[in-house]
Amino acid sequence: MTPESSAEDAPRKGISRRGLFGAAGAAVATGVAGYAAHSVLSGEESQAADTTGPVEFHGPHQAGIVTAAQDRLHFAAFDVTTTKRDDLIALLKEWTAAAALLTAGRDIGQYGAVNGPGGSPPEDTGEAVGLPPARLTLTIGFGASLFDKRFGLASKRPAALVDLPHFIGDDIEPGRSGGDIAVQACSDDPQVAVHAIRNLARIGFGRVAVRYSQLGFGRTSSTSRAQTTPRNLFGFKDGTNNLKLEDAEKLEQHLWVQPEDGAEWMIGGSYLVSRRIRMNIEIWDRTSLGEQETIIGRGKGTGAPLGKAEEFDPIDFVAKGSDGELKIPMEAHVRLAHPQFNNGAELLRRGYNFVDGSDGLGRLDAGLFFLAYQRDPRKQFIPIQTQLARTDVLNEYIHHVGSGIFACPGGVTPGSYWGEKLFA
Ligand SMILES: C=CC1=C(C)c2cc3[nH]c(cc4nc(cc5[nH]c(cc1n2)c(C)c5CCC(=O)O)C(CCC(=O)O)=C4C)c(C)c3C=C
Ligand SMILES: [Fe+2]
Repeated sequence: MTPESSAEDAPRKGISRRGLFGAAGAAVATGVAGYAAHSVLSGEESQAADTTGPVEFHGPHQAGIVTAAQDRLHFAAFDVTTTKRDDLIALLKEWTAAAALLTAGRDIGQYGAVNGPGGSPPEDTGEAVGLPPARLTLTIGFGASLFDKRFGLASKRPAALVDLPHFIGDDIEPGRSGGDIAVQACSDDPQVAVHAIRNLARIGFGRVAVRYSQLGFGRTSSTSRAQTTPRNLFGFKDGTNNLKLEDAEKLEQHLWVQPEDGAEWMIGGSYLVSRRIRMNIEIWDRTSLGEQETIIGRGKGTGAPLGKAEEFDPIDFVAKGSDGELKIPMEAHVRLAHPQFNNGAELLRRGYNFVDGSDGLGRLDAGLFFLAYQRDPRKQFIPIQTQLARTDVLNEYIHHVGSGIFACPGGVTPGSYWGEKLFA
């Protein structure tokens, strides 16, 4: 039975994600050769609501970095199981084609979720049928381990893609750390993000295996001035003093890899540091409001720096109260993390809250899946975290249990694939 005749004969239980396209019609409508587009949003629909529309996949930088942070995350780190370079390249090409469709809100494959032959597993797993693109972004990064002997990439390893050192207090679990390749899926709909990772993992069967993955919710950073600042699980506004997409000059300085940085294939890209940070919620919840604010260095309600009234007021690190004490103590988190005390270093933070049930001792397995993009981790994350690990009072309430560092190349242009310049 040909796929076409089967598709005709098979009972049509489902429909496309939003548009009622048949396989042939959709392929023509989108011009994506070899792929069914079962879920094309009309221009009107895609612009209807900020949280439902698509985010452009192609561009000079990968989407999902300065893109206004979506509400949900599914992050996956993969081990490459094939030893063949050509297999890996073929996978990256397939992933790129699938990512372009997924982020456009379309089913993957020629026949998608419900229009294929009844006797074969569907090409698309189907749980996103009926759902809009929901601002899905898929961002790829290559881990240091990919640059070993297997794929002939050792000479392409960027100097900035260092192995992260052990920081004081680290309790890093290998099974939640590292990975040859990471894919960050962000969306305003959790099912859309999960669907994307699931389908990429499925395409990769026999070539990659998921090493670990992390779901996240309630973005803990804003990456645009148009967004309100969300709250982390300690109840504080998080992301106030973050790099924002509107800061064009600062992004060149602190975020995007520049031609003079070496590793030509990384120009326009950025380095991602991921840290799974467990937060001791139960202990925090027994800490007084005043103590919580002193630890962070900001007011819990307003998010304003201590001694100031408004969230975006500049921080005064020398101001003292009537008791003669610094309003922002020497060990407060925002002091130790601020560029003024880190040689000017800044990060684009893009983390998410997580609650992965309880730990068997009655404590929530909860925290912050910290994600930070930067131009050079040797000058940014590593010195900042070294200082935080030594003296931040917040350390009494948190510990880092997972860690990763990934080189995320520049954006994909139509016709190219994720990592093309790396393999050139
Ligand atoms: C190494 C970098 C950082 C880690 C790890 C980190 C963990 C962490 N942070 C919070 C809560 C807040 N952080 C805030 C500000 C802030 N944090 C970092 C860096 C790390 N945080 C920076 C660079 C900044 C900005 C400092 C500044 O320039 O003022 C804030 C205040 C609001 C804000 O500006 O975002 C909060 C709250 C937690 C709970 C946490 C680990 C679980
Ligand atoms: Fe922080």
